[in-house]
Amino acid sequence: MSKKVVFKALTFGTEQMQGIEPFEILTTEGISEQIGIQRNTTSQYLNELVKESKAIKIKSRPAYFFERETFTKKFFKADKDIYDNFQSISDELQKKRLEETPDPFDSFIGTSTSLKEAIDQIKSSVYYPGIGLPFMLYGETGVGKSLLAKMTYEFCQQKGLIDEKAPLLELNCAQYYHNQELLSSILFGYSKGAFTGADKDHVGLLEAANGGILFLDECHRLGPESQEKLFNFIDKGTFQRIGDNNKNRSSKVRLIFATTENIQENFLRTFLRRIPITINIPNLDHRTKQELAEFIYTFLINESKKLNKTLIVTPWIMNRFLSLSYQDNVGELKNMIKLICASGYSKSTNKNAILINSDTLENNLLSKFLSIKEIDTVENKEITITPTSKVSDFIGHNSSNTRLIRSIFKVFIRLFEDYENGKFKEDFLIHQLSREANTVIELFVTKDQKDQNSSLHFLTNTIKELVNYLENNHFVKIKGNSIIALSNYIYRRSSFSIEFPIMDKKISSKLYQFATKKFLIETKLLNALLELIETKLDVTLEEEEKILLVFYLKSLNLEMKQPDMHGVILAHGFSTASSIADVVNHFLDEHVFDAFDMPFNVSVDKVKTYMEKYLSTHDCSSGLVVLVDMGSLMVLAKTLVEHSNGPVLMINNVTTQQALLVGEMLRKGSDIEMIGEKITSNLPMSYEIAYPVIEKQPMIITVCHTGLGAAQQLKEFLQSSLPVEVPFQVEAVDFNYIKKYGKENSLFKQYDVQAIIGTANPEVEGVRYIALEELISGHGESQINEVFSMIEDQTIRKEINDSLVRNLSIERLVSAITILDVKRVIAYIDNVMDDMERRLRINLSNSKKAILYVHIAGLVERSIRNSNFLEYKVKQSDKIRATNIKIISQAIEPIEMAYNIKISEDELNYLYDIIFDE
Ligand SMILES: Nc1ncnc2c1ncn2[C@@H]1O[C@H](COP(=O)(O)OP(=O)(O)OP(=O)(O)O)[C@@H](O)[C@H]1O
Repeated sequence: MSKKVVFKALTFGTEQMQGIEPFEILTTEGISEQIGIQRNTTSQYLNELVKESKAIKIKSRPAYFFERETFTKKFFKADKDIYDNFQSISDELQKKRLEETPDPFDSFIGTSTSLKEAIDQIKSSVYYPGIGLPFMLYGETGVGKSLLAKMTYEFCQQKGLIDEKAPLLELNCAQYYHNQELLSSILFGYSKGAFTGADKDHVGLLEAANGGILFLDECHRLGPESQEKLFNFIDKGTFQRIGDNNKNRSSKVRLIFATTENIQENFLRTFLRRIPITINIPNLDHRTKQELAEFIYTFLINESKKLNKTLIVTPWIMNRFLSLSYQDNVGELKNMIKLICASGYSKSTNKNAILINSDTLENNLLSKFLSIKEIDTVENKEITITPTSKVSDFIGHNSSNTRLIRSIFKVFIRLFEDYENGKFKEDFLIHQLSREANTVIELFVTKDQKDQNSSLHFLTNTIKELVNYLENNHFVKIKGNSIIALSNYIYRRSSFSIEFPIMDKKISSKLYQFATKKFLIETKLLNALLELIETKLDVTLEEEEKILLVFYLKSLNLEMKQPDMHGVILAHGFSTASSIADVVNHFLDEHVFDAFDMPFNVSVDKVKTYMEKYLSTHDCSSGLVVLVDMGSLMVLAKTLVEHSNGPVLMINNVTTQQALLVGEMLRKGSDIEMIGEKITSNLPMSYEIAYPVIEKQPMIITVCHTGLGAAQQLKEFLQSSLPVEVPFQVEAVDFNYIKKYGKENSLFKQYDVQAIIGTANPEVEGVRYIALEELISGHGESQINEVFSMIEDQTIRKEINDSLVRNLSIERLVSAITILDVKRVIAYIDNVMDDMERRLRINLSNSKKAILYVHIAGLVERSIRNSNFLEYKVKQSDKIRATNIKIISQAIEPIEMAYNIKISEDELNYLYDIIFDE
């Protein structure tokens, strides 16, 4: 009874609370006094209520108690029953509020679909320590660049990255294009008397936006001088007003740039280098129909709200909205809807509703609507939009799957056609298509996640099993989420009310060929998966869907392992082949051999068909070894290799002993040519080896006298230094092996080996050897030019050379530098060297660059630690030396600023001697 009284008093007290703060009547003392029950008993009941989760306790002195339900209604749902103090419960409230506050980007259409990557890039830029990284938004007019800048500002405010009251200033550089001086003075400010009419000091936008964000729209209109001033500002954080060159001013402003023009062609290289992130915003035609519909409904609902009227939109209009091509993108669509609604409003006779039909359109719009060639009939009923409507009321999820899938193919066609017409490069096409495919396939999961019924469950499990099997055969790893996405797609595809083909057959087969040629692994994987799905689940996919799925697999950036060589045993008889394979696999404790048991009367053609099927679903690019029981099957080597992109070795007279030896060699990763050679030298059998006739790709072999592990590291290092477009393969080979067998190694048969790079020379006749250290020494550049002579573009060869030197220096620095972030300091040194090369009019050799990386990084670290200052006296000084030292000192200034250090005269002299010593 008394406990109930305590509870009542607690409830009453909690109702009176004004905020989450100490409130005397909610202490044991306070309650005990109110209800006239002893303090001890009150305390016991209160603590019991806490244990039953009916009350919350703050363990301060005195302790405070709140009745949970009332507290939840008034404030929030607390996670715990007991808190150490008021601060900790307030912190929890704060955290929850923040979690509940919608992300400003949520209202930006496309945030979770076509612009997901863009928004992620923006978020990581603004979180970069200090004032974030400046970024460039690139996209056609009306795609949403200004809106994104505004949302970035709101996001920064919400996350506390800038102050609530921080400014957001915008400058459209195009407005002042013809008057660069004026543009510069608006940006940087000017001092009194700087030019005629400058009658007082004027603060520029850079200064005025201090603590906030400055958005420079159409920034390709910034002249070279302003670009130079801006990049100096980005480097140093300081600038000068016009007419006031003596005073450095600083401003902590975050910069966002936007342009509609080709980035590479319209900016100084040095300027671009300061803007590390470029974010591409696709135009409306390259987004999905789903997104277009979202825009249309959002804008219609907005107009309905503004006019406070219901809108009735006829299907004739809606289908045309969905089929129009919008040159000025989202901006054009938004304005068009605004205009149509305004016109409907003025023509409307109905008090409450506005009819939007063909009569609503003004002449110019009507003729535009009438001239649309291809109309997507998506809607067939009138659509009623009220001020309280939500987009989700219209973009229903069931039929939306159909729309979604239809629209994705249209985007695919459009992008592919644009690519074929030379509007952009292959990389861009692949990037966009994989991103679209990823978004669409993954949407099948996020939607309707609740209706996880048993057949979907079964399908997911089956696909998981299939993928497991494939992972082992294809040496890739597919993440669980992606398996769920694939299962959802295959499960839901039956509900599409789509008549395939959607694409023009010519385009779809072109695109299919493009995809299968580009993504060998993904295609093989998909084919294998589909074959298993077809037999197990009786589902057959259309060619267009295969395109979608190949791009989806591409978007997963599958982790590839170099496939091992495959082994197959082919033997006549009920179980001859499988028994041998079982024994060997069991003995080696690994699945090394697949087996085909063949009837005695099987024809060679039939065996050929079996094996071709095997090759189409297994990645045999590293090689296939087939052990057969009859010499007559040896002819197959030549025909099978036509279906393989790796060599095929056939050995006859299969026995268990022979299979065991081959199995061991396969497991060790021996060379295919050596397997044939070794096995036939000891046992009475012969072999046949065939290599695929493909254009031999150039290759570099890496070796290290310390072993294969180090050669592998060197391989990875070289690979990371080669630009993606360079078609060179790199392969690590055991030093002793290559020394012994030289050109016998099968790599020489499959590839055009251009050089061996390593730490010791294996002396392979006729193949160039380059010592690793030589690469960065005096002759490095000419060596690189020779090895990569087949690459005509001199700039690519220079790029390879630079990144090799750079990466080698990073490797060395990693162990030498202890307190600096190596990549960051290297980036600074890159800029310094660039600057010095430009201003001193010199070309630094590889060895000089390597020394400078190491020396400057060490110098920075020493200066930060305040240790080991260099004492260096110059033998003689002259005017030229003094001028050059000044340039070096200016070039290195950004590093001084970044690390807050001062580089001494002695150090500068030392640098000078490194640079200019012969
Ligand atoms: N993803 C989006 N979600 C909602 N509204 C959008 C979106 N993208 C653009 N808009 C709207 O479309 C209109 C045009 O966008 P915005 O002005 O940001 O484009 P822009 O790329 O800056 O164009 P310009 O290069 O011409 O300055 C604006 O009214 C904006 O609110």
